[in-house]
Amino acid sequence: MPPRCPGPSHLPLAPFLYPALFRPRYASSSLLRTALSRQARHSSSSSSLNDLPESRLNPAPDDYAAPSFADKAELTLYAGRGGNGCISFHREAYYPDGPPNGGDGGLGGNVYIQAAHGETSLHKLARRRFIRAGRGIHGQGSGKSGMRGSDVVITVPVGTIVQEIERHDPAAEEDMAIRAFQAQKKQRRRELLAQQQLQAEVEEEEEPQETDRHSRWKNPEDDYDPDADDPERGKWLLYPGMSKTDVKTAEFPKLPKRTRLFQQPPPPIYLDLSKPTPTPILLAAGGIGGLGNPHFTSRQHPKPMFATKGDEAVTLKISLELKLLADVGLVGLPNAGKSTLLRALTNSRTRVGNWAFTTLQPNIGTVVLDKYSGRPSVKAAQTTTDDGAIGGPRTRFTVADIPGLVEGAHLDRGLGIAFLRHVERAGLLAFVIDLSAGNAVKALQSLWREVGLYAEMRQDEERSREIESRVDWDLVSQASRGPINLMGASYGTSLPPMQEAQTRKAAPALEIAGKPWFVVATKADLPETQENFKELKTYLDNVTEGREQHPSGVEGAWTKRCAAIPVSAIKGKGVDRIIHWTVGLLDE
Ligand SMILES: Nc1nc2c(ncn2[C@@H]2O[C@H](COP(=O)(O)OP(=O)(O)OP(=O)(O)O)[C@@H](O)[C@H]2O)c(=O)[nH]1
Ligand SMILES: [Mg+2]
Repeated sequence: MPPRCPGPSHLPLAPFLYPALFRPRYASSSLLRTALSRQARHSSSSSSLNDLPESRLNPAPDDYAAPSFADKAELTLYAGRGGNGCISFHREAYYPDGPPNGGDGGLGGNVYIQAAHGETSLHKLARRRFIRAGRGIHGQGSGKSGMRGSDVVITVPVGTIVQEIERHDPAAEEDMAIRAFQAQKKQRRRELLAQQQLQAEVEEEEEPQETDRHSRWKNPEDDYDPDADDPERGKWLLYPGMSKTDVKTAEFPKLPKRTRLFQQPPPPIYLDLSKPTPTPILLAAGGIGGLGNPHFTSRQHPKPMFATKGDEAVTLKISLELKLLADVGLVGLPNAGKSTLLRALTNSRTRVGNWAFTTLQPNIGTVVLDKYSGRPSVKAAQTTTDDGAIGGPRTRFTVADIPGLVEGAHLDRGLGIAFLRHVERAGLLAFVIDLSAGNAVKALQSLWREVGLYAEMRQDEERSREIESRVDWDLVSQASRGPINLMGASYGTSLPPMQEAQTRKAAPALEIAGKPWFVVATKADLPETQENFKELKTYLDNVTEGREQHPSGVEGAWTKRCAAIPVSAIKGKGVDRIIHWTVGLLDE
């Protein structure tokens, strides 16, 4: 669907922004005013660029909401352990010796993760550091089973990448120990049998001799009870009233095989939550509850004095990294007026100041497209939800304001590289260019150069990560088959991780250069900016028509409708056109 805003060739020079262009007779007086205002600007100690009255769009440097933003967090997740089974017997008047009636232990709580719209930062999680699910309640007498531990759902912003750092799974370790012990036991039994056979053969051959006095001594190994250090014994819970010898000699039935209701995802967990997840994704599964004593009633054990313990639960250390998923990413040099533009577009209260690097952390604002909020009512096309269903018309879009880029930002100069990844995922890019700060075309080209170089660098990084994930570091473990993508598993639509990486490799640096973009030529209220804007507009028309290369120099990059929209963010003028243009591009 074509944007509702006229194309770049039709974008008129706004008369409200360029009075001088439309009324040339005032040119000289406007020049005079510029000189005066510049003088005033340099002489004044105020951070404001102008002599305009203070307002929401021209705030004092200290008028801002303290940003609380974090794009990284490390969390330790504790799933809940299972409750123990109960050992109890029915007691009633005139019925002294009732049957066993201990309840089962409850299942431990799970820890899930869910990506949801509306969340924009990881700062709350970064502060929490530990997340615990509830433990299963122990079983009780009279057949009362314990309650399930409460689950915890971690809600993260869409665009979060989850990576496992470390895990401790006592239940899995115990299972392994039991299996190893049983294999050892089998081997020992086989050896003993072979030894006995050999001894019998030797005794048959040799004549019976008078038994040696020492041979009557007991071999100390005969006393060795192999079952004493059976790890399975640790799984049993005994009646507290039993004596020590009873405990030592207690014989247990075979442990019943139990399958987990919630399977712990195999390591290493790697999730790219680039879509909202309709259902939470399991990260750490709670332990299974123990069984009460009625489960073990048999002919040998009519009154079982034992029950099983609940399973210990998984502890998982994960790292979260957020790549903001705003619809529009504002890219510009420092002090270009990005934050002022965000204030003009949204209700955001980001910091504005007349110096470079006022913004130190990304800010996200939401543009609400309804007529009740004072915003323009833009008739947007029907949106499709993430599962492909047709949703209602677009009611909002988000804008990300990131710290300014300087030359060499991709090499981590300035504040650049840490924030460029937020642009990487924006649906479209808006290049904010200060018309009063030198040649706009050159500024646009240098911004695109930085973004392009960053894209190339990311691509190399991705490739080396993919190669690394092909190496099977742990040849013993079946599970270590490189990062698993649970999103793929739950949706069944995305490709397997390896194939996905290959398709990503097939698309070259177009990942960013292929995005739709436009230029916001800001500070157009300042005089002497008309020529600069005209030059920029001619350049962009040439790019659209193919006479000029895409400013990043990437072949096949998006050049469908390169537009420059003149605005004065500080006066809130021309801002509605950005909203219309953006909605048009987003709905395409
Ligand atoms: N005259 C005029 N001044 C503007 C306009 N937009 C922003 N400014 C001024 O330009 C200065 C810088 O604005 P910011 O919004 O902080 O710029 P920024 O791009 O966010 O800067 P960094 O966060 O440092 O990258 C402030 O003094 C604003 O008042 C505009 O449209 N017209
Ligand atoms: Mg800023």
